Amino acid sequence: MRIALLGYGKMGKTIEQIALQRKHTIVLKQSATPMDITKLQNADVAIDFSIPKAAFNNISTCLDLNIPVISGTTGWLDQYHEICELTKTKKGRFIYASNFSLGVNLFFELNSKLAQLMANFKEYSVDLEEIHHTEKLDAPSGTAITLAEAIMDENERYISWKYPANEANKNQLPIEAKRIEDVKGTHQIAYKSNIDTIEIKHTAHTRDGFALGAVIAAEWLYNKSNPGVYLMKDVLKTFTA
Ligand SMILES: NC(=O)C1=CN([C@@H]2O[C@H](COP(=O)(O)OP(=O)(O)OC[C@H]3O[C@@H](n4cnc5c(N)ncnc54)[C@H](OP(=O)(O)O)[C@@H]3O)[C@@H](O)[C@H]2O)C=CC1
Ligand SMILES: O=C(O)C1=N[C@H](C(=O)O)C[C@H](O)C1
Repeated sequence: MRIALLGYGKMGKTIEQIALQRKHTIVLKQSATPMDITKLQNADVAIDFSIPKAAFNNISTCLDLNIPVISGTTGWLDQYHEICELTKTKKGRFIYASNFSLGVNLFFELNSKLAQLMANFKEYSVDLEEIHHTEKLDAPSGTAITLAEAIMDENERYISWKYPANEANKNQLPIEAKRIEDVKGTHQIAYKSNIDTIEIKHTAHTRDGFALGAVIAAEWLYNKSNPGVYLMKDVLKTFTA
């Protein structure tokens, strides 16, 4: 596949390495300069890992050009619905995931199952904590928001999530975000009662898991003939079916 990288920072560069190992070609390495439309038009698929304020424009430009696009950029989801509508109108192909790593997608499943199990045990309250490197632009992380939304789907006590955690009322799921140099991404959920604590945690040791998942999703979307908005769950079904 000829891949356009929209965003050539920490993730763009890691994705490049994995894509080359998988025999793909990089036709565009786009950074914060005006989009190189000529090179983009030459791509089979685009992978956006940029910054919150650039993601909408990057994705919609790809949809306008009929290029399948996957996005891992976080912090722009107030415009997700608009992108879904545009994907429908343009009969395009699009995937967003707050986290493309296999490990975190397994952790998403574990989180939902634990939330289901705990929903009727009112003596436990939930805390969510994420830790990332100090260059991260958004807080809380996209992954933390996905985890919180899945808990809210199961547990009627929580009607929204709140960041920072110390401002949460009893019906808001508190999210704590810490920034520590070089941390790739840690997410922890704790169910606390006066008697005990039950915790689950995912720790990313490198960015390779995010990048491999993104390249696999791009390969999957490129080979998908039907237009639509897809999820990482759809991609992973292919491997577990
Ligand atoms: N979904 C997932 O699995 C994961 C998601 N992420 C998310 O991916 C995003 C990128 O992360 P990361 O690589 O660490 O961040 P970096 O800051 O390292 O890289 C961001 C890149 O985007 C570039 N950029 C800025 N404006 C534009 C634009 N208009 N068009 C294209 N590129 C632009 C920057 O260019 P310049 O250097 O010139 O400023 C920079 O190269 C973040 O939102 C992060 O949360 C990260 C890891 C995993
Ligand atoms: O910015 C990062 O680095 C990461 N961002 C994603 C998020 O916001 O959830 C995924 C991963 O945790 C790394």
